[in-house]
Amino acid sequence: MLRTLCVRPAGVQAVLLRRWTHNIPAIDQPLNFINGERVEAANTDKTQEFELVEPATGKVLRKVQSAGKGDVNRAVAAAREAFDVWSDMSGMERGKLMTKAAQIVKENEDDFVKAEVIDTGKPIWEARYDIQGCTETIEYFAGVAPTIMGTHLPLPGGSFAYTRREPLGVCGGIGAWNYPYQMAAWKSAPALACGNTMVFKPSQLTPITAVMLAEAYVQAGVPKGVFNVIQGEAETGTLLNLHPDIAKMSFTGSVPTGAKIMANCAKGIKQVTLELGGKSPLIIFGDADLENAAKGAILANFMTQGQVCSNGTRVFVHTSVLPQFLDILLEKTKRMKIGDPFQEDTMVGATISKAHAEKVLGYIEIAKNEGAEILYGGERVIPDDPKLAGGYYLGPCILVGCHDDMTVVKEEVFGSVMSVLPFDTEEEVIRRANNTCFGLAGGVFTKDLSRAHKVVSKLQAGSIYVNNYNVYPVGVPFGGHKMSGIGSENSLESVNHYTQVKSVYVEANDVDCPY
Ligand SMILES: NC(=O)C1=CN([C@@H]2O[C@H](COP(=O)(O)OP(=O)(O)OC[C@H]3O[C@@H](n4cnc5c(N)ncnc54)[C@H](O)[C@@H]3O)[C@@H](O)[C@H]2O)C=CC1
Repeated sequence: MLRTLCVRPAGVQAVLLRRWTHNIPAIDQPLNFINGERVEAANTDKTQEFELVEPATGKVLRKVQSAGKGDVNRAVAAAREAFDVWSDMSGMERGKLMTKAAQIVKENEDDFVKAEVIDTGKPIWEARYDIQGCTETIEYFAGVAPTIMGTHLPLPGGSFAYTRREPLGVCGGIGAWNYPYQMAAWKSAPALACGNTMVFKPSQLTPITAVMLAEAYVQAGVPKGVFNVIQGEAETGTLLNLHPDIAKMSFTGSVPTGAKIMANCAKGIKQVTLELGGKSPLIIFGDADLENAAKGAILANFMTQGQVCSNGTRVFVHTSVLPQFLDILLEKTKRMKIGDPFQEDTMVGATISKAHAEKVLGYIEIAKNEGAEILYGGERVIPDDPKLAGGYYLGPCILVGCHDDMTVVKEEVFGSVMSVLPFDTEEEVIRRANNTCFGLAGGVFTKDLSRAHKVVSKLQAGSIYVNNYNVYPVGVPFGGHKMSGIGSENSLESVNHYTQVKSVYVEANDVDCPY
């Protein structure tokens, strides 16, 4: 018996016990969540349908009806109506309900984890780590909610001014497919803590856990309509983006889509947070602890099948330690078990889709043609278990003999492909590291901390790791510089992105006016 969340259509919320025939929690129910309940999209246009495919097996799990104009309108209207109630509550009241929602997620953690594995194909221990860490984000913002306040400014003669930090209204959220629960949590938690309501569209490739989170909020007592989920592809996202009652968009995805979202927001002068792609540098100096540096390089390249925006895919290694570093790296990478994401010892699960796997393999082919040498991996692996034969498993790929002009070194691959690039001097490596339009993340491995901080100050990116990589503790802002985005998430900074300031002048004397 697996426990799962389900909001009964009658509006009575309860944790139901249910036996899942295929061990798939909450998948066979409607996947739009509007005004406190799961609903089918009313859009009957068959061209709007998309298939939900399990990456691990390549099996079509079900068809999902995209939200059309009427569905988007209904979701935004529900969020608009809920806004008055939700924004009128104190931060303390909102925070208590959010804490309860986080508790409900924890009580049902197994279901969330399994759903995330089914959706993404990532190893189960990674999915567990994601669910736990991002539920902490909800708890964090639940604690932040009562602290959101304005300021008081004394003025001459007893007059004064004060500021109010007010919510924006209905916020739109759109997510990518690599961290589906994270996107729903990182966007909804600060939005709701600040008193906004939200309509969220997960990626069409990973629709499940955002709906489960929506159920947890309602079950905790968060009013219906505060957090809604709509399903669909670009068309649904555009409808949400252009809706006149949407006050702000928070988007995670590729640079080209981010540019479209921003252009659409400009039409309505809407605020925007953009978490976009990257091509980040990881610099390993000659004095680095090479064991740690190799672990860092793996964390920076091979988690979630390499489909991580902040990945440090350009690994710059000082020429003095290149052979030793590659030996350690190779030995560790060879030990990574590829296969069933539901096995606890699996280190490499399935790539999100056939199309994406082919794109990644295409980049490796181009790299070979441009003169790179494959030190390890870079091919499709078909696991022994016949049920996994339809999944797309790729061996983590280490490329050597790379140079900065190669396509694979310049473009975001978003797959397990690490390019190793030798360097000689600090000045040279900083210049080469910054030679990109992206600026999401970067890393430095060295025992010389004064050098580390000097290099950190010169690197053009939003998140830099010293002697580690790809860790995201809640409270530390995460966001990109340059074309990697605008604004940041997962920290107090988000409060500024989800509120607006109102200044109030209060006169204590007669009006001083010549008229
Ligand atoms: N900076 C960050 O925090 C992160 C950035 N990413 C980036 O996301 C990309 C991979 O994710 P994908 O899902 O392939 O990106 P994508 O840009 O293709 O799609 C992202 C989302 O936007 C929606 N969408 C597509 N076209 C749209 C349009 N015209 N209007 C509105 N919505 C639209 C999609 O349905 C999906 O939900 C990579 O570039 C990666 O670096 C991914 C995760 C985190």
